[in-house]
Amino acid sequence: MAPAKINLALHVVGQRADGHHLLESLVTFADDGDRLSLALSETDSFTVSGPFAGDVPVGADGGNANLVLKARDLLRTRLTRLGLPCGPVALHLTKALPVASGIGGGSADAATALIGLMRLWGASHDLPVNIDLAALGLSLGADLPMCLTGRPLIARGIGEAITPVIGLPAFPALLVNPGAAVSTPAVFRTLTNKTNPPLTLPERLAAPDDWIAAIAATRNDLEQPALSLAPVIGAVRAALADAGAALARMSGSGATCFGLFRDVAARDRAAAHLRAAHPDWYLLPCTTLGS
Ligand SMILES: C[C@@](CO)(OP(=O)(O)O)[C@H](O)COP(=O)(O)OP(=O)(O)OC[C@H]1O[C@@H](n2ccc(N)nc2=O)[C@H](O)[C@@H]1O
Ligand SMILES: Nc1ncnc2c1ncn2[C@@H]1O[C@H](COP(=O)(O)OP(=O)(O)O)[C@@H](O)[C@H]1O
Repeated sequence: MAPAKINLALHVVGQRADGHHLLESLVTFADDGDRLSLALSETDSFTVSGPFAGDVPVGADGGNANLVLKARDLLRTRLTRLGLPCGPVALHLTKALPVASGIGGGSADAATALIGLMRLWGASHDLPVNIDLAALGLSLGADLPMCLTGRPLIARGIGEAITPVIGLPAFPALLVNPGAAVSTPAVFRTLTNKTNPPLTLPERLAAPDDWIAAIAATRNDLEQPALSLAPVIGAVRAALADAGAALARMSGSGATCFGLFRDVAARDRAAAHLRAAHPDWYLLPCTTLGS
């Protein structure tokens, strides 16, 4: 499974000389997402199904190649250079997550491909293979190292400096996307204040309500620029709060917003309400990963 990533907090604290922004982000993952199946085969193939299949590129070449195929080709090149042959593979992606939506679906797919292919190809090699997948993945996108980690974490730098977070509770959650694709580079370009206060969390947090209060005191600094590009994000966040979320916020560069709930019944009531009020919005009721 390639789970949806949720930026519970996302502070932009600076900018590198190359233009990339320095982040401090508290990240967890949903227990649902895309699915990728992998098998050794006679020839390389890649097929896509699922509700958002039509929104992803299926080719391997050019600026807009599918991240799964970029991951396959990058890892194959690296292993081949080490003298380790990598046979043809059949890959099938079930695209269940909305695209360009702040929940890192493409990065999760690429991370799942890297891990799965290491297993698949590694099994046919006698030698132990040591590859720094996070470093390799980073060349595909800033979200790759966190998606490879797949556990609650704080990411710093542009996303490559990862610290595990211990004690984060699992929350009933609802992801809501209004169907507006938001381009990550465009949101960063629209951001004017690039030096915001750092992410701080209290030393000891135990009860879920303590965590919710601590997260509520943090921010997503990309929310304002994303709102200016897609004003509907404001309506999504407000609808989640009105439907009873203990905390409602945008994830990543948007437009998906998440709501955290105190219990499953409250989450399910909110989902039923939003489904009726906004039948065209994408909803993913889920549980966030705890640690
Ligand atoms: C904002 C975040 C937060 O987790 O998530 P998403 O909204 O994409 O899910 C990530 O930092 C996104 O990571 P990712 O989606 O992998 O972005 P990349 O492909 O590496 O970068 C796309 C473009 O966004 C800008 N970019 C990205 C990351 C970063 N720390 N600073 C940037 O300025 C750059 O213009 C870059 O060329
Ligand atoms: N497997 C994939 N899934 C989603 N998007 C992909 C994939 N491969 C390439 N892309 C491209 O990557 C871009 C970012 O997609 P995505 O990871 O969904 O964004 P976000 O991190 O904002 O949720 C999209 O413009 C899309 O065309």
